[in-house]
Amino acid sequence: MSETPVLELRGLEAGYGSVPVVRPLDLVVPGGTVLAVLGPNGAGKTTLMMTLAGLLPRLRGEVLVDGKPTPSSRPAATNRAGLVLVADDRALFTTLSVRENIGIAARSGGPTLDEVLDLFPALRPRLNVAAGALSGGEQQMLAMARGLVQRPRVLLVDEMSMGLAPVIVEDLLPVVRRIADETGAVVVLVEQHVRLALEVADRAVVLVHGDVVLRGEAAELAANPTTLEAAYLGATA
Ligand SMILES: Nc1ncnc2c1ncn2[C@@H]1O[C@H](COP(=O)(O)OP(=O)(O)OP(=O)(O)O)[C@@H](O)[C@H]1O
Repeated sequence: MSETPVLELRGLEAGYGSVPVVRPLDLVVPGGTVLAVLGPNGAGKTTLMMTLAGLLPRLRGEVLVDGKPTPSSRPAATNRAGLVLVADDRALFTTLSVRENIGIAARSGGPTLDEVLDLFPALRPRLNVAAGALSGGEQQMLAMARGLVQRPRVLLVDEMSMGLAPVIVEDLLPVVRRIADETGAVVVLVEQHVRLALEVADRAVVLVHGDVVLRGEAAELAANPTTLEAAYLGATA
């Protein structure tokens, strides 16, 4: 008997009002997987993440976590069901300290502050600094730390590299890998740095105009840049 997937999408359609932006999407993702969601601007990646987080209503379809259906457009209940969003704007309490930002999000049974700081050691000497005074890279670490203490089964990381130098992204992405490996959660990673994302991901889907035009093993996609490029340009696989 196969193991229950941690994340399953069945015919998920996402969009605004009655206008579909992401067309029916089916995915079965086992625990410990980093899934990269790639695609050009306007492909629907953020719309998909917001819908998975319950911040946008689903137009159609189901999202299951550990085999259990999750609610549509109820962000708090969706979060409790294990779908935790690290938004691209990082959504930090800028006047509160690093410690307070993490403390507010912490959930019983989740990792301790110390355990989270092991993943983001650069935050240790910054615990009493206001989030608004951190560098962009530190703010992203804090956003992810805050996601982690919510005990995600599925961590949705939307464009963590937004506004960051590639060298910082190179430091952060291996942490995403460790999160999946060490917690057994699924990490869904929306990322513009395609090559870097494929280095840490197990699998990837390429969305163009709301359709999956390519999906497969990350290593295979990385080894076939021409196919990947053609997919970005809208060629259907
Ligand atoms: N609030 C909204 N109302 C209506 N349409 C929207 C809204 N927000 C986004 N869209 C449309 O949905 C489509 C997908 O946008 P989305 O932001 O999900 O793409 P994306 O792949 O995340 O792109 P980017 O990399 O630019 O963020 C675009 O055509 C966009 O114009």
